[in-house]
Amino acid sequence: MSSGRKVSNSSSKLGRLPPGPWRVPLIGSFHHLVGHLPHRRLRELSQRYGPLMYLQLGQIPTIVVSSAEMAKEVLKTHDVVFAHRPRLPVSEIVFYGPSDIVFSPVGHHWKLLRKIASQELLNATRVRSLQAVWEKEVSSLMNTLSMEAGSCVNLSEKLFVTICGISSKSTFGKKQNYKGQLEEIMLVSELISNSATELYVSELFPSWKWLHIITGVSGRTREMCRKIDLVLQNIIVGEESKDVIKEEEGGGGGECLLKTLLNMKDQGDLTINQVKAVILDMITAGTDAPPTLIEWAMAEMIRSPKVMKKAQEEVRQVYRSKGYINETIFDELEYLKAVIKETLRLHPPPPLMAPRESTQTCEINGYTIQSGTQLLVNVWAIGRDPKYWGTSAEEFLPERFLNSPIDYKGFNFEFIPFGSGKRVCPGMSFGVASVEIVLANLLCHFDWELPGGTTPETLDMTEYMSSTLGRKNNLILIPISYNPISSSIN
Ligand code: HEM
Repeated sequence: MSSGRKVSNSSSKLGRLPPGPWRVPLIGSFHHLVGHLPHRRLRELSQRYGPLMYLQLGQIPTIVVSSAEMAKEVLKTHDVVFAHRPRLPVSEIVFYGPSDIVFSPVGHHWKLLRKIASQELLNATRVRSLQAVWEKEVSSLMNTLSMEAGSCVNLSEKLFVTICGISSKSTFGKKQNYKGQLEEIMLVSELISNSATELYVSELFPSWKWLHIITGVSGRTREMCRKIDLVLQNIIVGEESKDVIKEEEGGGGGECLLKTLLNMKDQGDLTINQVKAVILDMITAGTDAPPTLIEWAMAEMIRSPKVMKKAQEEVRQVYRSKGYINETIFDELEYLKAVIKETLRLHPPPPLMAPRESTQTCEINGYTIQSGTQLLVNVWAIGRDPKYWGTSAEEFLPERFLNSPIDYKGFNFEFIPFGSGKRVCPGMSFGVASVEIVLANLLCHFDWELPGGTTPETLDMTEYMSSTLGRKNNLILIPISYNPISSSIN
């Protein structure tokens, strides 16, 4: 592996490049994106230059894919060529090497981590074992909302706290210093999320080391890493100082993720920095996407009262017959699942799939893609393309997923919010289950109203890009308590 990201070659050696917008010296095509949300601007450009487009982003040769057909080419036909992530100097600092799952190059270490993630950390059995922990967090959210029923609540903030709680307890177990730990996890998540764009842009000019210094990025990154490392170190020392980790501390009889990783460290499979790196992945990925997704789902449903009513009726009916909401009933919540898929289609948390990089030169659609080219897949644009989704592509219509074989597992290339191929998201079941349990409870126990002066038509849906595609402004709603049992008797 080279020591850093490849800087583009001179154009004469590049073969036939895909079409793309005009470039200027030094910054290439970067000026086309300045001041725009990247996924929206890249869709506009792809409408002019095609679904396989070439951009020179600073010093980084980049192809942007914006159709299901091209996505299949890069993620299935040429999956091996594009299985790497770009080696960002910043990820080396933040993710210990990098030695996490997201940024590690394909190789023995990455394969071992993927195996650990699928067999030990994020699989369906693990999700089931964590249900008791999750239910406690959700029930605490329900209690807070009940106490504030009838008044405006900042749902965005409350969801972030709940999902951080779920992620924290799943990762570290339930500890005595839990409250302090939750705050620390929230801090780590916010630090990484807030600096994501700045860090990415700083990587577009890898050979301009002075740029990182004069803009202060280097200093800020190191300071952020110092804080994050301190949090992780404290948590690990706390865990290791216990002689015996009682089963119930993991909640519901399952061990916490950290304990599993530390056991692997003791067996010599992982180093302490590798444990920290994986934990950091779990915190960032686990606390970023799920709350954003729930916020968008609630916002879309409040704008479509018929959808909200149908989803509420379904979950309340199942609740009446079972008397509880947990993962065992999710198979019966067909409409809620369709709501989640439709939210993932319109608001994929990473609108551009985490970047990949080619490790060999290859031919796609008659064009030459050089080794070392960054790949961006515009999942957001593909999910809104009328070619696959018809004239209602921009509308929120969960019905389109009822009785439809289209799923997000990475085989239907018109719908790939979790990516596809070798690098497909290993946290898919974990993430969806956490979204399902929170949404099902919000819909079952409350009716929802907009604050005075806001109507479904005027609800602000402006996007904001950080590490995920979130809402620019917090979602403020009024919960009205609803008792599904007594309301059905009346
Ligand atoms: C619920 C919403 C989530 C969405 C929409 C999502 C989406 C994605 C996407 C698009 C990728 C890149 C896939 C690719 O390159 O093909 C990814 C990778 C990844 N995700 Fe997720 N994710 C979610 C939740 C989670 C959760 C909860 C975790 C863990 C707790 C997680 C852990 C990871 C990891 C470790 C990778 C890197 C995989 C690799 O590079 O080998 N994700 N995710």
